[in-house]
Amino acid sequence: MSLFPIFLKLTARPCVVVGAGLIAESKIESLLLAEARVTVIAPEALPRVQEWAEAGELQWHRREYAPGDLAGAFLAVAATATPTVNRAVFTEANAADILCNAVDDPPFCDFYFPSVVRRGELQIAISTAGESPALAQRLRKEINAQLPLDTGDWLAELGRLRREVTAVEPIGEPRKLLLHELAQREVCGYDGCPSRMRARQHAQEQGFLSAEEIL
Ligand SMILES: C[C@@]1(CC(=O)O)C2=NC(=C\c3[nH]c(c(CCC(=O)O)c3CC(=O)O)Cc3[nH]c(c(CC(=O)O)c3CCC(=O)O)/C=C3\N/C(=C\2)[C@@H](CCC(=O)O)[C@]3(C)CC(=O)O)/[C@H]1CCC(=O)O
Ligand SMILES: NC(=O)c1ccc[n+]([C@@H]2O[C@H](COP(=O)([O-])OP(=O)(O)OC[C@H]3O[C@@H](n4cnc5c(N)ncnc54)[C@H](O)[C@@H]3O)[C@@H](O)[C@H]2O)c1
Repeated sequence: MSLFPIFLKLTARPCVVVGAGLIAESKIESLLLAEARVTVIAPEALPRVQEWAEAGELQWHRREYAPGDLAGAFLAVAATATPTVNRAVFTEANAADILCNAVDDPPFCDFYFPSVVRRGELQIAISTAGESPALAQRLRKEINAQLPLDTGDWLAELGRLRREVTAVEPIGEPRKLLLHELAQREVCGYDGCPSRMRARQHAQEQGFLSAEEIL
């Protein structure tokens, strides 16, 4: 199987999660992190899911799933402990062209959840296409142990610097070289690094930065 790897924008997209146990909770959390508009359908919900509902971060319908619940959804997750219910959710989704994941039930998944390492805007997603979720988890832990905790902060700074450079530097080989240089943390992890200074100097000459901003 050849899966298509993408990072999906879910902001404000209606997403339905059926079930509100431990497995559903982790899916709900990742959907909320992506700013999706989440609706949960389940007779019982774990405390965190109830708290999200009380805080207005999602809508919880306290009842069992019924056909038609996916109307208008962009994506659905079926995470009850009953395969027949999860498969019914998938069947409804499939008929309506709604992307669906029935947890731990590969034939009833349009997409799989990856194992993810996060540092701010940096995300490393690992998939084994279901060959070994345990391996995906182990690789996540290995990468997580190697990646500095402040990588997200550094990336945010790098992004700001890149926008400064791309605003003033025309597209071309020198700009590409400079951006690659900036992306090396060992070279540019500190404020006085030569390529950073050069980028800022150049930006100032173009009138993009004032002298105070350079300091
Ligand atoms: C990555 C992760 C994300 C997440 O779920 O959030 C994820 N499973 C995780 C953990 C995990 N899952 C299982 C174990 C026990 C060890 C083992 O079986 O290996 C462990 C490890 C543990 O818990 O220790 C059991 C399991 N999982 C699936 C089956 C069914 C089957 O294989 O047929 C069975 C057997 C059930 C049974 O025995 O009946 C199927 C799927 N699980 C997937 C994702 C999708 C493929 C991902 C991929 O391979 O790329 C896929 C296809 C569908 C889906 O998206 O659900 C998360 C790691 C999070 C992290 O920690 O980073
Ligand atoms: N918990 C784990 O560690 C674990 C690990 C791997 C796989 N799984 C699998 O993941 C699935 C979910 O596990 P869990 O631990 O989150 O289950 P759970 O029993 O804790 O939660 C099930 C949830 O589904 C809801 N539900 C039950 N029937 C429903 C219906 N008809 N309509 C809507 N909601 C309904 C319940 O109210 C509850 O919120 C199961 O298939 C389980 O085998 C669980």
